[in-house]
Amino acid sequence: MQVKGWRVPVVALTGHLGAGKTTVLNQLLLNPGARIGVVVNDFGAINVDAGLLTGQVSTAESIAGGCLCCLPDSGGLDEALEVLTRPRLRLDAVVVEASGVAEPAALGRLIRFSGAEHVRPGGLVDVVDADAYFATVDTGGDPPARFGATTLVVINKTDLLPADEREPTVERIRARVHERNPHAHVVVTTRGRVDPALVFDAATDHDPDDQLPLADLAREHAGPPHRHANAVTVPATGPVDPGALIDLLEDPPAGVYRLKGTVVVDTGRTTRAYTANVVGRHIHIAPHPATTGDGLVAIGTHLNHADVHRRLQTALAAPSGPVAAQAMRRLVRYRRLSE
Ligand SMILES: Nc1nc2c(ncn2[C@@H]2O[C@H](COP(=O)(O)OP(=O)(O)OP(=O)(O)O)[C@@H](O)[C@H]2O)c(=O)[nH]1
Repeated sequence: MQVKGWRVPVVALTGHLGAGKTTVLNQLLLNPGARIGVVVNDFGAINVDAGLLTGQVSTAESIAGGCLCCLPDSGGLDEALEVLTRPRLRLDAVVVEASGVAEPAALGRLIRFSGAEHVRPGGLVDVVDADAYFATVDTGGDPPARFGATTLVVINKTDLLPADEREPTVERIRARVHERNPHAHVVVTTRGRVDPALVFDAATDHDPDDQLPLADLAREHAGPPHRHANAVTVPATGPVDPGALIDLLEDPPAGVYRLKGTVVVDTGRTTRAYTANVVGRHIHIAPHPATTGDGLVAIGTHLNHADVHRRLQTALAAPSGPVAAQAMRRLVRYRRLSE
């Protein structure tokens, strides 16, 4: 396994008291085969619904499927992330569920500047209660500051709104989110049913053989999975222009929440492979040992397939002439910021 450069996306899950954070977390954990680490509330107190927690970190190596819960005896988030992102655990993602009072931006900073070597920011998911929204987090004036840093807003509990008020209320909330942050991705749910594929890479469509049966039982209880994310994939054909690649990463097509891939870049002097990961507006670029690139995958909701495909193809096209030094500097800047 490639350990150097190994990074695990760490997703922050925030929301006002009772908005549905734990409900969203449990939905994300239902994904078959995905190996998810969880850090709960204030990094010590335990309040995740008990049914899905399959083991402590000390026994994690013997658990090959399902989710793991980090229960640190002492210390804070850094220590928990250090443990959960160890390459030998091979986790697909870590979700940090914050207490109801946590500010998304503050938690995002803790993750982004975590001392843990293998962490990559995986997005800030903020859950809002559609029914209580205008009485709690947004009582007028400027739109809530919390959305400034949020990459994905989950408008939850829409079932509690009277049928004739549902759509207008959701649209008013959406408008307030975008007033603060036009780039925030918004999904509308009941019972926290966010498609896990939107948030992290879903490992498989079925449980591995050694999966503990808990997730399977929980899925039966929860009903069929909710699928609203879609993806567009374009394979690489050869070295690409770093400028064209960064143009795409800085301004992804409408509806794209995540972008990822391995590409070989024409640096102007040689060729070099990189992995690129974009969540919301956060760009992460790291060197990769491959000599050929896989291409790019865009994941989002309501994607215009043809449009997204065209944009990915443009980014993956062979350079039309000599690569400008400035183009490579743009890429190197993001690579440095990602270290
Ligand atoms: N009607 C309805 N109830 C929901 C929905 N989502 C969650 N709930 C319920 O709302 C309550 C609070 O949900 P939680 O997931 O515990 O919310 P939380 O944000 O984790 O709560 P705290 O950790 O206390 O801040 C629970 O009783 C859930 O079952 C929904 O979409 N509709």
